[in-house]
Amino acid sequence: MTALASVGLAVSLSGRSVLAGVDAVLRAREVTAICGPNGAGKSTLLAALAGLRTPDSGTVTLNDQPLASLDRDLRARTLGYLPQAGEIAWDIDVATLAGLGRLPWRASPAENEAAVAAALAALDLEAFAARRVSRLSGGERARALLARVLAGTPAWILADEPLASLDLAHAATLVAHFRHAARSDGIGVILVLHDLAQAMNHADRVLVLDAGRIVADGAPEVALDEGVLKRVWGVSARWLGEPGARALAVG
Ligand SMILES: Nc1ncnc2c1ncn2[C@@H]1O[C@H](COP(=O)(O)OP(=O)(O)OP(=O)(O)O)[C@@H](O)[C@H]1O
Repeated sequence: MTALASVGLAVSLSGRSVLAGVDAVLRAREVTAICGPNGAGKSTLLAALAGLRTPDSGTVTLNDQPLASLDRDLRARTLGYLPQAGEIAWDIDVATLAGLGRLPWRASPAENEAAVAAALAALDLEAFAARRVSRLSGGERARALLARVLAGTPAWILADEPLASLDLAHAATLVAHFRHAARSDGIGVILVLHDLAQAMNHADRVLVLDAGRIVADGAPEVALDEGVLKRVWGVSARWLGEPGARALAVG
């Protein structure tokens, strides 16, 4: 089994405990959603799983190997990370931005072009390939940043709120892409999601974080049941509709 795992992961930021003893085994071929209230530690956990946050204690392993012991290029090829705040330092065009995802591969120009083209197609960005990023809308820029991740053809996709600024159609296309990547290509997909209905309908598994700890972990219908919504988010809410097409009625 291909697995990305954290064991006893503890992270403090500016002297405050943000994650405390997080044990989680994330599996390839699944879409795992990480959910929880603001400040619960979701982004910190995702960054730690991507090897970008050094824990105070505990380890993150990829197929039982500590991430810290892996070659940097191998790690960059394997773990594709999309941060929450999509800053782009240079005013480059979309194809060049996506091409940055190819750097760890040191592959031929033809291979790089094919991977970039596939990423742009997956995100409906072909028409924007030559457009500079300063001339994109917020949602187009978010898709361009994700194209950089997909162009790297990672074995794991770790994306922090990838649907946040997308319109309905692009969000649905992207969710379908993630599900296909998991099912057909064996990729491990880990998404931080605030939209609990997206998590409920499209994730195979949901981890709920609250105050730096995992408080629910399982199939969406279990991990996001109404008792958890009440305890963790403090809201009275009901799931409507059928599994796979649930909507949340709050109040
Ligand atoms: N650089 C920092 N220094 C100190 N505390 C920080 C720092 N960055 C984040 N935190 C705190 O760590 C906690 C977890 O932050 P994190 O960004 O992981 O939460 P989150 O669950 O992703 O939140 P959100 O849903 O608001 O994006 C929060 O309480 C936050 O205030």
